Amino acid sequence: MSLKAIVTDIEGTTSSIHFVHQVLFPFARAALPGFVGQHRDDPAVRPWLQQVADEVGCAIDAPQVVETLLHWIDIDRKHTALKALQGMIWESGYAGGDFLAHVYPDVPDQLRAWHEAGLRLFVYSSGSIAAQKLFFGHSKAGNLLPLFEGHFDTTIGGKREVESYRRILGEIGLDGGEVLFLSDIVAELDAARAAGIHTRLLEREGEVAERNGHVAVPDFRAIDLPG
Ligand SMILES: CSCCC(=O)C(=O)COP(=O)(O)O
Ligand SMILES: [Mg+2]
Repeated sequence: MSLKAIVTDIEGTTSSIHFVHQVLFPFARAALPGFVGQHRDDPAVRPWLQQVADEVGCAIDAPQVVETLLHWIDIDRKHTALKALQGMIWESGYAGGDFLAHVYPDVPDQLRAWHEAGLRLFVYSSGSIAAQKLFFGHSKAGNLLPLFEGHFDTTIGGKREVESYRRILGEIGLDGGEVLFLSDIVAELDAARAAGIHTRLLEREGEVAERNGHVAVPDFRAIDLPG
């Protein structure tokens, strides 16, 4: 079965963990209380706040909602509601020129090469689809968004759950053997492999302790595509 598509993670794969944790997360943390106060009744925002309030067991305008979201940022909880709100907050950061998204130097050219070779490219990240589009639309290497055919986030399921990858295969209409998934997290690669998808482990910051049989590469240039 020949390879038809590549699905890539963002943090730790196309882009540095440092940028996400030291630039994006602090920006969202600082802006979140004001954003919630200003947009609580916005129809795009309210359902996410309600989801947090329901999970905490408090009223939507209780201080625990903001406190919980700030705590989730601090512990890097990949909660769909937090990720949706972060994406909305980052929009003003990109628009205001506060930052550009980091991509490793090997990424733009390799994505272009795969795209030109006819491979279909997708993103699967815990960051919301809106946040992914902002990210690749405002990268340090320019607008990389046109290279991607589609995006998946945790609304399709968690990245460590095999069912999420089966759903992605269903959405893009391919068999696992026709798809390659790239990530820096072994548990995500395990789930993709269980769905029959090829995997490559990105070791951007040095070797991981246990590769669990996944082929490891230091960057995108070193990826030898499966037949
Ligand atoms: C594109 S949004 C910024 C990244 C982010 O919020 C995140 O949680 C990254 O998770 P990933 O699944 O890409 O490791
Ligand atoms: Mg990652």
